[in-house]
Amino acid sequence: MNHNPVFLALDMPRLDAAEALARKVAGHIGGIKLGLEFFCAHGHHGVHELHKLGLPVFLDLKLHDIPNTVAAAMQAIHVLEPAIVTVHAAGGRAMMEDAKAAAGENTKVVGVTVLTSLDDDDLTAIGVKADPNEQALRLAELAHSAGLDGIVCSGHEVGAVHKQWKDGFFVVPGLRPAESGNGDQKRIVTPRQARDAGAGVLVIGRPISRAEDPLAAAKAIEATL
Ligand SMILES: O=C(O)c1cc(=O)[nH]c(=O)n1[C@@H]1O[C@H](COP(=O)(O)O)[C@@H](O)[C@H]1O
Repeated sequence: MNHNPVFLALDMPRLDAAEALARKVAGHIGGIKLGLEFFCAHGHHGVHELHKLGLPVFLDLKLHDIPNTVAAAMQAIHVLEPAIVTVHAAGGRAMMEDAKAAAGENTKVVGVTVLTSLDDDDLTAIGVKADPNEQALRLAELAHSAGLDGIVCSGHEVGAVHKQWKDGFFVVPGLRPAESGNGDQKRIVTPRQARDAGAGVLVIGRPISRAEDPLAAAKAIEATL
């Protein structure tokens, strides 16, 4: 994997726009992240097209279902050779074990712990008594014991998770350079703070994709790392 830890989230409906943006900033990112918005619109074809850029592809599908279904979905995306795929750690141990067993050997499978768009009140509302930090640590431990490569968490938790799982692979979204707005994110840090706390991959979308000058934004973020 390229040493630049930034994976650009291409959350946009148009394939040509996603491709043009990725091409523009390609020299200043380490990979691209294709998520639900992109995959639901463009499927395998879209992923094949963006593979042509030659950057590692992170397929963020956040799979969460019974073990058999998740394993079958993993097998179905095998052919796309993603560098990273997400599942929801809350899907449980058996689901994560089967997801990892079904993934290609060059694919890192990471478990999403607590979405960065959630805070204490949101967790209480869905019946989780732990705070985001406790819950992320619990799910990280479960993901580790299920044989996953790592987890997704916010920059607030990654330091503590890193202490408990030394060789884990940690993906951190919810990143905002100092001057950016939060949008729908609630647990945010700067890209530099996340990297210093142990993040291996920094997921960044709107601070680059919605910037007036995406290339300048990508370069400015790179310069802080
Ligand atoms: O798995 C993810 O990548 C993810 C997990 C999470 O907890 N929070 C989160 O924002 N993400 C993704 O990270 C990206 C963040 O985008 P921006 O907020 O525009 O930088 C989006 O593509 C989200 O789907």
